[in-house]
Amino acid sequence: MNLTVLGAGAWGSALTGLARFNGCPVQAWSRHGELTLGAAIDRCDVLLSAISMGGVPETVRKIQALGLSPHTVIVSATKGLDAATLQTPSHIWHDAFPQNPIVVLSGPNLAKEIEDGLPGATVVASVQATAAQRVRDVFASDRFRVYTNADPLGTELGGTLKNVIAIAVGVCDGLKLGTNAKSALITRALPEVVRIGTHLGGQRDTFYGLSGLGDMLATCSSALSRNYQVGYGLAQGKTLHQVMENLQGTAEGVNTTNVLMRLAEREQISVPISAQVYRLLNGLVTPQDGVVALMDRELKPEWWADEAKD
Ligand SMILES: NC(=O)C1=CN([C@@H]2O[C@H](COP(=O)(O)OP(=O)(O)OC[C@H]3O[C@@H](n4cnc5c(N)ncnc54)[C@H](O)[C@@H]3O)[C@@H](O)[C@H]2O)C=CC1
Ligand SMILES: O=C(CO)COP(=O)(O)O
Repeated sequence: MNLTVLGAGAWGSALTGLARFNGCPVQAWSRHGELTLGAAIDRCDVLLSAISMGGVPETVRKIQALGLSPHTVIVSATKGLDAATLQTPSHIWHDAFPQNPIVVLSGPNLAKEIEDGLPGATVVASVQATAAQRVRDVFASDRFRVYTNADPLGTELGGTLKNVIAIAVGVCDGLKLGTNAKSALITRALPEVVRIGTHLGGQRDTFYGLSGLGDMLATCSSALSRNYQVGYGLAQGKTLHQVMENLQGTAEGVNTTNVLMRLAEREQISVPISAQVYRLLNGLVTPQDGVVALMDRELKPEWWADEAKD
């Protein structure tokens, strides 16, 4: 099985390493490399995109112009939302290549730990079970456990939405608010993610699995997370510009928060934690005042019978 990986950043490189560890022939394409996109996608059985969200629409358009075999399985490993269409990356791939099987790969996968050979697990999700199984077999090894799942949208949204929460948790730690506050924040963020994710079409159970809660725990508890680092830096009084300038790689949560707020307004979904992250990123609130705004919210039961309520 020939694999092509698009994007040679942290995640593309880690996934390339996992496939090579299994003896899978891999071509790695980067916009800065010598391999042309045409040569990279020629005769590949599996095409995996680990390009950051901002580059996905452009790369999809280029591949459309070049032409892709309808038998190629497309794997989207990007965690983001498109600012122009508000769509997920796998949706963009599917719109452009409706004949091709689409698989989402997402889970608690800090690239650095995978590069270091530490054990981990992920999810490959597709409405076509055989496509998910083929992708599973490319990456699964005794150091990387790969689970299949039939809910690509829920899998993708879990990995995308937790980046917003990781910014909030970075703020919490940067302000040294303690373990109680951090636990409360992550726990209350979960129903928020479930509310958004199920409204947009993901299945509830998926958000409690590896690609939802699992990824939220990984990203919210590690200083390796770029999104966590964004929140942490803002809490230390840095501007967003200063934080982004010093960041190694992409923090998708910044763009995702802005897109999410447009989606939440359009769909009338209540997103109190994400709304404070949005206000912070856009200079409308200080980190301290964002905390006060969340703590001062109206008191309520922990669970409503109607999950759409916050
Ligand atoms: N780093 C990690 O631990 C993980 C990252 N991800 C996700 O994978 C995606 C990529 O993340 P990283 O590799 O960490 O980011 P990165 O910043 O290290 O690499 C991004 C890659 O996208 C490419 N790219 C950006 N714009 C492009 C364009 N217009 N055309 C072609 N290529 C373009 C860059 O050249 C680079 O190869 C993100 O959506 C991220 O959320 C998912 C799981 C783990
Ligand atoms: O998605 C990730 C871990 O699963 C990586 O998180 P960051 O993009 O915040 O580094």
